[in-house]
Amino acid sequence: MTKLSVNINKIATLRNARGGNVPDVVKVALDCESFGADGITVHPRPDERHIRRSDVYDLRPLLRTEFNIEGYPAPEFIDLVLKVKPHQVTLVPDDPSQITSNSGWDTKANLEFLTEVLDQFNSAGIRTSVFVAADPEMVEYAAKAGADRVELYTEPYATNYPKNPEAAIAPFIEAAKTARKLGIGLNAGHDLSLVNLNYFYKNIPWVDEVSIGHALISDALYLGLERTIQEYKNCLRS
Ligand SMILES: CC(=O)[C@@H](O)[C@H](O)COP(=O)(O)O
Ligand SMILES: NCC(=O)COP(=O)(O)O
Repeated sequence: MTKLSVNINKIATLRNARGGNVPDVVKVALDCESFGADGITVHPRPDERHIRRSDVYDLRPLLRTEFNIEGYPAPEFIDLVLKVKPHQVTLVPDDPSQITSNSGWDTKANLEFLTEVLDQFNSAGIRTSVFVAADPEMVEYAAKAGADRVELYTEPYATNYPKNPEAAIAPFIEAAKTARKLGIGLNAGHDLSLVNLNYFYKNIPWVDEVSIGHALISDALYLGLERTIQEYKNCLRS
């Protein structure tokens, strides 16, 4: 079964716009779980523009599903993850000034750095995932560095899907096959939506987890959170 992890960054963006606690990030996370989410993803950025470090601590003891923390492994991030001990940490090569994640790791060039960082998380019993482009070589070097999983950066798939679905999915199938051959797990995320998710799933049904935030929270404005989560879950069935 492919798991749906709901990324709640955008709930925190809305909350932070007024400085109070509306909407309540923890309550929304718990409601997502009640509505069928298999996990919750957060991406605490250094400027705390959406998820704050305090949100990560607040969420940990209350979540009943899988908690996935994404981010660039700066010392403060490593410290936070080792203290909170989520089920999974996803390493993303983000510069603090980026609006959003826009590339995967060059796992070959960063092999030594990633190996050291992953070793700390692996030793703490936290499942590790490395954010990579749909490139078999990047998947291979993520496995060499000691990652339990890779997360394929799906923005190029989402952008190209409306023009030519077959061409858009082709490199993702190759990268996903490489992960399967190497015996590591497979996640995917970024710009997945109700438009493109089912086609992704049908072509790569062995994907372990998709993490989805921006489109899902936007759809919830029209459909409501419960129905939206159900519709995304329906996309993960053949
Ligand atoms: C790692 C990734 O793909 C991102 O989608 C991310 O978690 C979203 O971050 P923002 O919500 O800050 O755009
Ligand atoms: N890892 C991707 C993620 O958590 C959500 O990305 P998006 O759906 O907000 O683009």
